[in-house]
Amino acid sequence: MTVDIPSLPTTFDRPVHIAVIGGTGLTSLPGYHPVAALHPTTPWGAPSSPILILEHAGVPVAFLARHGLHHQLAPHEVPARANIAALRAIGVRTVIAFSAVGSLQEEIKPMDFVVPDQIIDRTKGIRPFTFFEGGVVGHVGFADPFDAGLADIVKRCAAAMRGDGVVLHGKGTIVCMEGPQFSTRAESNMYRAWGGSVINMSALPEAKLAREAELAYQMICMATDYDCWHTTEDVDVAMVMKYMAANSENAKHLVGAVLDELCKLDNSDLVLAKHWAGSAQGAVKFMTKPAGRDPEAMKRVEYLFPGFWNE
Ligand SMILES: CSC[C@H]1O[C@H](OP(=O)(O)O)[C@H](O)[C@@H]1O
Ligand SMILES: Nc1ncnc2[nH]cnc12
Repeated sequence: MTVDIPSLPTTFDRPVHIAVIGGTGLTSLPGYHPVAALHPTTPWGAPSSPILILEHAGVPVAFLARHGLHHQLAPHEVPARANIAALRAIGVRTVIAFSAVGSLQEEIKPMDFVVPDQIIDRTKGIRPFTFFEGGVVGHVGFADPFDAGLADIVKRCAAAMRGDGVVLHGKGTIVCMEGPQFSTRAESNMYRAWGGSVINMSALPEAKLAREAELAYQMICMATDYDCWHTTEDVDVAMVMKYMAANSENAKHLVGAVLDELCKLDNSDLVLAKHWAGSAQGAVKFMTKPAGRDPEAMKRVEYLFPGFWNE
């Protein structure tokens, strides 16, 4: 079903706690009933795409297309701050992010899924990567970049789909490169030597910003190629799209199964990310003394955390 976005209401009056950020090859979630398409602006600009509100068993879920509705945004052009801030502003506290990745390990075969637990940052500092700057400083912890509680749910759902041919690797390290060009063979081999499991161009700064916004965030990766270290063909876009298309049913079913579980837990501490609440706000409050705070930067923090400066 194609969604006729212009015909949908542009407001939604209930908080939405759960969001999916769709990546390459996962630009919609068929089977869910769209009830609104929001077009928010944030202090960091507009998100990559309208935020589609889908309803599932009475529970609303937000869907955002990371590269835009027509995949017009390169990885370094994705407005990750606007995406994360806009999701938080509508009530989102749990984000499931999907990504097509290259495999850096023989045992992670094209079409296998990976629930990563670590990231190595190989972006080049050209992407805006923090909410806390320009007169407000905050340093959040990022030792474990993903959410273990969400990872457990993904793993349980994937285990139940083993009979449908879903293969899931329950941990792994993503190397997030700058792109948009793919890696050289020397780089690909170096990432393997570093212990990288998979490679993409999208995990950062998205995961860092989710942590700054106190969201529970977990990426689900699907391998589409062996990058260029393997004896098989070197990666190209056609290969990525071919494997995404070949396994898109499983990808959508896995995300759907995870959403089913999360919707059952919609008002739980896990989905409301109570375990992250206050973590970034504490980091900001301790750092910049009132005399050094910039009013515009303070307003931006207020957008993320309404009432922040009144407390
Ligand atoms: C089309 S290959 C490179 C492209 O695919 C991945 O996108 P996403 O993470 O949004 O699924 C990768 O990160 C690159 O952006
Ligand atoms: N080999 C690769 N490198 C970076 N991003 C990717 N996304 C899918 N395959 C990739």
